[in-house]
Amino acid sequence: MADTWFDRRTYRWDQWDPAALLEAKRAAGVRVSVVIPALDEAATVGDVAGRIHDAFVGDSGLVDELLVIDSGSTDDTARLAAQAGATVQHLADIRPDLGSHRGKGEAIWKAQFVATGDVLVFVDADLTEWGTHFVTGLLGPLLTDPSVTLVKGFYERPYREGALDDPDGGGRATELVARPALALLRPELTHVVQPLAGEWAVRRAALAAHRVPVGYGVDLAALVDVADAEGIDAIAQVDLGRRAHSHQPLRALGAMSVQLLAAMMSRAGRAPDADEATLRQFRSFEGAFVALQQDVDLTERPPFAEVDR
Ligand SMILES: O=c1ccn([C@@H]2O[C@H](COP(=O)(O)OP(=O)(O)O[C@H]3O[C@H](CO)[C@@H](O)[C@H](O)[C@H]3O)[C@@H](O)[C@H]2O)c(=O)[nH]1
Ligand SMILES: O=C(O)[C@H](O)COP(=O)(O)O
Repeated sequence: MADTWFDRRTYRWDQWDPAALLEAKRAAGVRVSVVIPALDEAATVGDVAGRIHDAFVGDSGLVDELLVIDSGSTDDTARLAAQAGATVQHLADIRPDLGSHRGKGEAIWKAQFVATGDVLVFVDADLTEWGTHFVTGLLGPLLTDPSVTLVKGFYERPYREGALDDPDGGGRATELVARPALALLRPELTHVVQPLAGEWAVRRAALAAHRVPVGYGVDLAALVDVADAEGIDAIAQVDLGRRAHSHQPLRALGAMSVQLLAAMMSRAGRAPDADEATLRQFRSFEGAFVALQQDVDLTERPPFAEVDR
């Protein structure tokens, strides 16, 4: 057996072709749902959903269900996703009796009420450089190895904004928050190449067993929770080549980082004292510094398996 987790559990997307995966999927008798959380992604959601639909839904049968969970977009996201062949679910319509939060994690938690797959594949809606091999790559280890529970994508991450084109400059929250937090709190997970990748796949039962932060902590939390519950060999990672996406401004990553740190703190036995934290950022305005203040939602939803349905 290979010595390190990295050697044992790191793959490349081209180790599986769709036909072989379809056979493995049939043999395993599982249903696959691709879930795309989307908030105001009209520029890209049609391409992401449409190409996945055309490649895998229908005759090929590798994907049984293509869902876009719309977090309340005010642009054309829902219409374009439906036009591309996805089933669109509006977050506000899913179990409204359970209340609602804003955030990507809320979309993933509530997706569990509507998705029918035994395996869920998450793909971000804001991708500008990617391929349908993301889906086959993420499914490869899950459909062919029953000991794998969660598969994380990784890739080169360029930073492309206007005239700026840094082939290796993407992933600012990854480099400044996620990796340092893992180094301090979960060193065994520092071999995960892209701990914040929005492209990952998981067995439904494993996701259902854990709490889900409603915001951007969701991806990191799932990684830590599965490693803690099942051991690190239940996690695999797959090289998907290159991925580019639309970048959030630096200050928006402040709120994301608060949520990432909160998810890590909770899993280190030091949960934040409240379900909200106040983030203050400062801007100079006409010679004086002005505080821009926002409350960041740190709520974690209970394990889906424990919720009345
Ligand atoms: O309330 C929300 C916020 C975001 N999204 C969608 O979630 C995905 C990722 O959100 P985005 O704002 O693009 O996040 P990034 O800046 O790309 O953040 C990266 O890092 C995050 C923290 O780990 C991960 O959740 C992301 O998937 C990962 O791409 C996109 O499809 C969004 O449209 C929602 O569905 N609802
Ligand atoms: O994953 C991350 O670190 C954040 O999404 C930020 O990514 P970016 O720096 O490529 O925008």
